[in-house]
Amino acid sequence: MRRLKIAIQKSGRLKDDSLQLLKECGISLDGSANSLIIPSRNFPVDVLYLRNSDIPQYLEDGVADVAILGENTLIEAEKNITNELSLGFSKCRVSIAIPKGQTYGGKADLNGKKLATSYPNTVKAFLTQNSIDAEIHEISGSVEIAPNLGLADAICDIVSSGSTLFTNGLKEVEVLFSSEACLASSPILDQEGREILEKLLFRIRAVLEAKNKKYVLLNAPNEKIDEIISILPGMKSPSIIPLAEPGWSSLHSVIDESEFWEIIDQLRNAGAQGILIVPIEKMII
Ligand SMILES: Nc1ncnc2c1ncn2[C@@H]1O[C@H](COP(=O)(O)OP(=O)(O)OP(=O)(O)O)[C@@H](O)[C@H]1O
Ligand SMILES: O=P(O)(O)OC[C@H]1O[C@H](OP(=O)(O)OP(=O)(O)O)[C@H](O)[C@@H]1O
Ligand SMILES: [Mg+2]
Repeated sequence: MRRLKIAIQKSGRLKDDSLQLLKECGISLDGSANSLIIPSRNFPVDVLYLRNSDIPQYLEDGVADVAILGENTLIEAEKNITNELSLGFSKCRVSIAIPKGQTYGGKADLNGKKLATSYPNTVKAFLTQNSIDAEIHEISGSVEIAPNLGLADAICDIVSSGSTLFTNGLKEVEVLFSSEACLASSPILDQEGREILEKLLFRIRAVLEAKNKKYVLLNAPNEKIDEIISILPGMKSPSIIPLAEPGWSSLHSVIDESEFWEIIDQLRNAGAQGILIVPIEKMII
């Protein structure tokens, strides 16, 4: 029987969230922590532990059928690999930074400069697109230290909180693109593999859909129900259940968590009481 080979990062920033996502999809993995390939016993997938930067090549060759990796790694690889679904974790941006004390008047200021990066293809594409004539100095890590060592005038690397830039006296001047972890598929995935992938995507979507949603339950006097429904933007068609106490009802619905915090005071002013916010584990829409 066909099994789907799914590559995830062996160690690093993506590993824990990737394993957690598979777990939330109900995919159980057994096997020793040192194995490089782990079969699932309840879903037709085998997990391969690989270096993040090696994953695009394995996808292209069909050694892995699908993979969880950063979109930035996919873009840098410049291969015919499909991004099937963004996964919402490992959010960052790929940016150019220069020493804090220098002025920056725009992209043209990068002409004649030396840029240190671990993403040479990404930088080359950016330079060509903007007709900038600059030199690329490829290094595999600790890129932010390069200007201080006199190795480069600017850098291009991943930025998240910005604290690595700050610590190294750099400032972000251009954001090339934003990135997050994604599920990508091999260009030579066969029909049987695609069918398993579709089942996996169905599960992942249900997990992601539930992440920012909450189930809300509240009590209100019957005459306030219309007003409360108009305050809750996501509450299109709530369930309304009469309470034992005459003239009162309980409202149940699903809302975005962010929406809820913005309108909590309005809800209470409108007469909502006993408000409960409950996490949702999976959501099929
Ligand atoms: N500071 C960060 N905040 C959020 N996401 C990040 C951050 N740094 C890296 N990432 C994302 O996580 C991915 C993996 O980064 P990590 O540093 O763990 O591995 P790597 O050095 O790129 O790869 P390898 O597994 O080949 O050693 C990156 O490609 C990027 O998508
Ligand atoms: O904006 P920040 O929140 O500071 O994050 C950005 C830093 O995180 C990543 O490095 P990582 O810690 O993965 O180290 P690495 O260079 O060894 O991969 C990236 O290469 C930056 O250096
Ligand atoms: Mg890193």
